Amino acid sequence: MAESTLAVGADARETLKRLALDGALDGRAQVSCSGLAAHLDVSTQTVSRRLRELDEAGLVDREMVADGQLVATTDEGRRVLEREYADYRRLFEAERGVDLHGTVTGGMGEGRHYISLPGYNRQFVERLGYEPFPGTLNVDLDAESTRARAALDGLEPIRIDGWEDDERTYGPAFCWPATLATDDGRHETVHVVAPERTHHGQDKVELIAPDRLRDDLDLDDGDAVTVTVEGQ
Ligand SMILES: Cc1cc2nc3c(=O)[nH]c(=O)nc-3n(C[C@H](O)[C@H](O)[C@H](O)COP(=O)(O)O)c2cc1C
Ligand SMILES: Nc1ccn([C@@H]2O[C@H](COP(=O)(O)OP(=O)(O)O)[C@@H](O)[C@H]2O)c(=O)n1
Ligand SMILES: [Mg+2]
Repeated sequence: MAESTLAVGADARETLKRLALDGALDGRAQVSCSGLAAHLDVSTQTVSRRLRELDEAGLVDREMVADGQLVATTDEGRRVLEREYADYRRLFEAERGVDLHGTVTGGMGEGRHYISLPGYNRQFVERLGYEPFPGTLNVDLDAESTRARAALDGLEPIRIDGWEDDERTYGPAFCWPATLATDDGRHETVHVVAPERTHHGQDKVELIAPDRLRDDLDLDDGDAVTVTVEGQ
């Protein structure tokens, strides 16, 4: 079914959203074609056709009952709405800034190597205004923040260019100024660093700072932190 939803049209999305507002995301929403038609400002025939098409595309499950139909959003239908939601987040949260919640975690010990390379280090000094402590503090984001980090794409980054030496090429990275807060304190001069080539998924962010953040904020693995990236 996945292919059929790649090209979900505006009408289908609008109908899916209306059904979700009527309760179809949480279970079966009882809908009547005439009620839905009034909300969507289309004819009842159009509503019947849209519901049939959503059903055929695998975006909803339906059961006919005496006075209407019971409609439930499928997992695939939910994903269509979630993609829409991610777009709106990107549009509006970027203005307000992004709060990312997670816990401190260890990584593969590679951050130290990359941050220390002269080809990156020179650019950090020029573009961030400090020489970073050699390493990246890794933060394991919770599920909500893993989704929310998409809003970073809407904020203008500080670009660190890719470069090469005799042996290999090194990829570019994006940085965003941020603050790091715990229950007990905060550190203002921090940057989120997102290397284009990375072993980490969307559920991790890496932070750089002039200082060793574990010492400054007395951090251990598992400690809860909030990374705030200011809006523009
Ligand atoms: C500024 C910067 C540039 C990076 N460039 C590369 C790269 O060119 N190729 C690559 O495989 N990994 C690159 N990495 C990513 C590391 O391999 C790795 O994904 C990550 O930084 C590991 O962090 P950890 O050891 O803290 O878990 C880069 C990392 C940073 C911080
Ligand atoms: N500004 C920074 C950067 C790294 N670190 C820590 O310094 C160590 C070295 O960083 P790293 O990126 O090489 O190591 P891992 O994140 O892979 O564990 C790790 O323990 C990081 O959490 C820090 O406390 N403050
Ligand atoms: Mg690291």
